[in-house]
Amino acid sequence: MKPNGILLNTQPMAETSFSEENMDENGHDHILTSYDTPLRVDAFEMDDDLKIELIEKHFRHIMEIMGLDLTDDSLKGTPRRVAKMYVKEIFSGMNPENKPSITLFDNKYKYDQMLVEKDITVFSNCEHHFVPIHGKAHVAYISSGKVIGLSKLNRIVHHYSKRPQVQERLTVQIANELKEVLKTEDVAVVIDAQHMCVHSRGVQDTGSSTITSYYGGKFEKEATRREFLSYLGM
Ligand SMILES: Nc1nc2c(ncn2[C@@H]2O[C@H](COP(=O)(O)OP(=O)(O)OP(=O)(O)O)[C@@H](O)[C@H]2O)c(=O)[nH]1
Ligand SMILES: [Zn+2]
Repeated sequence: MKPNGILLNTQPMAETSFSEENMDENGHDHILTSYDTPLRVDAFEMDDDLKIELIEKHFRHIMEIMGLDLTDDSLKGTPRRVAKMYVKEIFSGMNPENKPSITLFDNKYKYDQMLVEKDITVFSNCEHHFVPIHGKAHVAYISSGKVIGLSKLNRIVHHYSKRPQVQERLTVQIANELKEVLKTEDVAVVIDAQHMCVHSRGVQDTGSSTITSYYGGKFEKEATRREFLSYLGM
């Protein structure tokens, strides 16, 4: 059923298995884990077209409040453009259906060293200000029997980046996904990124960047960690 108006007024799905412990003070269901983005379950009821319709409406309102002339031919399409960009592009990782399908192969070649995929481009958005985070992610794992198609490492990074994020959570989400898919604790993730909320507003420090890391299993050992970081020139 189409929610009437604003997302906050929708009800949680009837068939949801989430317990009352996961409800906030307004009775809204959340998926709460120690590392996951707290996503509202009731938003999964809406298809992309409805989300675009509602966001377009509300973004038009924001532009009107700002005093922008929505009859101008350059501005009149902006609410819909922004809505489509949110749902289909920069926040498409909110939709679990967009999670990449992963191709695994048997490690027939008995490759038992680390594999590093470095310099994966990160485009995300800060959940505090909704402005871009831009940087690089470097991921590594040691096979426990399966190897993953290389591009899927990039796709996992891209998927979790396409949410309103904080860098710490993004780092842990990528690591947890790798651990789950590859059935190993032996994963490492480093992200080095620039936050536009720090660069272009607020403190306006364009020289700083943020580094976060995750080291699991064998990467907790100093020598393994050092080897990984040496490939990154760190
Ligand atoms: N830990 C963490 N903080 C972040 C991230 N992205 C943005 N922030 C910070 O989130 C904080 C939000 O703080 P507030 O004081 O509520 O926001 P604000 O008044 O706009 O703060 P200023 O940015 O200092 O002007 C800021 O310090 C941001 O720099 C992130 O990925 N991780
Ligand atoms: Zn921010």
